[in-house]
Amino acid sequence: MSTILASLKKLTVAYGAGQGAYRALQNLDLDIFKGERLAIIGESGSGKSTLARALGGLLAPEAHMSGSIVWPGFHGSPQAGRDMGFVFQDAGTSLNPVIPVGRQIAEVARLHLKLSRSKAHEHARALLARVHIPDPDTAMNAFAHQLSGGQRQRVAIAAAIAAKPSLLIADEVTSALDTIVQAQIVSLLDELVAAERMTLVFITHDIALASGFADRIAVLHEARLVEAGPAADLLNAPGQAYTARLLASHIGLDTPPLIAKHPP
Ligand SMILES: Nc1ncnc2c1ncn2[C@@H]1O[C@H](COP(=O)(O)OP(=O)(O)OP(=O)(O)O)[C@@H](O)[C@H]1O
Repeated sequence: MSTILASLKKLTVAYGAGQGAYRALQNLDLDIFKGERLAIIGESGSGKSTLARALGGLLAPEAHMSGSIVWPGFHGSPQAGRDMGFVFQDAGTSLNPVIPVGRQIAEVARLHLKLSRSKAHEHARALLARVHIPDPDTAMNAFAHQLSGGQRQRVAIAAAIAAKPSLLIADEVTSALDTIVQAQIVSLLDELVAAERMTLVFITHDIALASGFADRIAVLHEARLVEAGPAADLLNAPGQAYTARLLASHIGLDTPPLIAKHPP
C-alpha cells in the first residue's frame, strides 16, 4: 500500500480579509504519496502556486489558510529548504546574482547538513556534475548571469536538492525555457527523483509536459480540485468534463509525450 507523505484536508487559502478577500484555494482534499511524481495542472490563476506555497509554509503574510495539511511521512512538520526543496519558474529570482553559484549550493549544504566548508564545496561540485552542468569546476565560480536559462535551472535544482530533501516542489520550472530545454529539465527531474527516491510535486499549466512522466495528475480549476488520479486513467478517460476540455485544447491523443515514461 502507498504511504501518505502529506494529506491536505479542506485546504482553503484566501488573500486579504473581509469582503475583499479572494479565495485562491477552496476546500481542497488531496493526498500526496511517498515516492510519487504528482503533477498539479491548471490554467493560470487556478491556485497552483498558492498550493505549492501552502505546502512549503511559504504563504504571503496577507494569506489566510484554513483546513489542514498533515505530514504522516515526516516526524513533525517538514522544514522548507531541508526536508522540502523548491525550484521556481525563474532561477534568476532564487539565485543571488553576486555570489558564485557553487558557493550558493554549498551554503545550503552547510546550513542543513552541517558540513564543513571544504566538504560543502565538494558536495556542491558533485551536485553540479549530478545535474549535468558541463565543467563543474569552472561552473562553481560562475555567476548566475553567465549561465544559460537551462543551466541556471539546473543550478537551481542542484541547490534545491543540496540538503537531500525527500520532497521536491517544482513550480512552472520550464515555463521560461524553449521546448528542447524544457524536455531536458523534465528528464533531469525524472532521473533525480528516481535516483534519490524523492517525491516530486510538479506544477505546470502544460498537460503535455506532465503527461510524459507523472504517476498521478491533479487538476485545479478556479481554486478547486476538479479531479486527481493515475496519469494514464485521467488522460485516457477523464472523469470530469473540465479535464476533457483541458486535454482537448492542449494535446491530441496522438501527441507523443516529451519524454518516455519511466519504466516501473
Ligand atoms: N499575494 C497575493 N495577494 C493577492 N492575490 C494573490 C496573491 N497571490 C496570488 N493571488 C491570486 O490568487 C490566484 C491564484 O494565484 P496562483 O499564483 O496560486 O495561481 P497559479 O495557478 O499558480 O497561476 P500562474 O500559473 O499564473 O502562476 C490568482 O488570482 C492570483 O492573482
